[in-house]
Amino acid sequence: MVECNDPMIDAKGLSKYYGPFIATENVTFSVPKGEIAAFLGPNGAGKSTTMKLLTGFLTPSEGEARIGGFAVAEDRIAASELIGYLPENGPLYNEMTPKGLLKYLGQARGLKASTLKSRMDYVATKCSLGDVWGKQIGKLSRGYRQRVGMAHALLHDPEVLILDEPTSGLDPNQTFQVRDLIRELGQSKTILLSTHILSEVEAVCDRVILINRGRIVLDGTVDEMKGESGNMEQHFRELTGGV
Ligand SMILES: Nc1ncnc2c1ncn2[C@@H]1O[C@H](COP(=O)(O)OP(=O)(O)OP(=O)(O)O)[C@@H](O)[C@H]1O
Repeated sequence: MVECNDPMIDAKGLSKYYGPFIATENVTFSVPKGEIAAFLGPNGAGKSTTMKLLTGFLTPSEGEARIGGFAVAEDRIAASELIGYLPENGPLYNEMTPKGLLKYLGQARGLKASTLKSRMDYVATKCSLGDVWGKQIGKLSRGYRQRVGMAHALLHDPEVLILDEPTSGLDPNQTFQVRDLIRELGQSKTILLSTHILSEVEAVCDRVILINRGRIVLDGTVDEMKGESGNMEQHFRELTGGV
């Protein structure tokens, strides 16, 4: 059960092994209520894996994920009610329309008809889905598919958002709108978002967690991520062996 001092997102020693391959090792961090944390790292560092471990889509080899005080492995349903998850690539149902998909997912979550209607109106507006509301998802551009994924993550008004590259594939106008939306949501929700766009971190996030080769190498403020040089890109390269 959630206690007021519990972090909303709590990764405790999360390791994931694929045979001898270490995807993540002893990943430990927590995000308190109301914070927007950036999750950074080079390709293959373990960001998506950690997010899947936090959301219960993968089972850890070692360690524990807790969301809002609920152990994801044991209280999967209670935890998933608190989580809105935007996975890296879907899953989206290609033959459905955004309207049909969101209605189906809202009903599957047991939302009341009136609540579902107002939440569908909200996400359609916030994710700018009006033009494609009745179009097949499989025929949408990558950016629009991304927005449908975001609408799905927000549909049940979850307290915790775990967003895997939320602005990937978006044009500059949409990127701006999604960042604005994340900032707005961050006033009441706890957010972990992965990104490769370092300027996004400064624009949106309170805090930075950096992972490299499956291990956390920095957990601190945006200024700490900039390092002594004051240059986030340079410090990122130094910490991840890309210098
Ligand atoms: N099912 C799997 N079997 C074996 N290795 C896997 C599996 N899934 C992921 N990996 C490996 O685990 C490592 C971490 O992958 P992950 O997708 O978490 O990285 P990432 O930080 O999200 O990368 P990117 O920025 O490219 O999206 C990678 O080397 C990946 O190839």
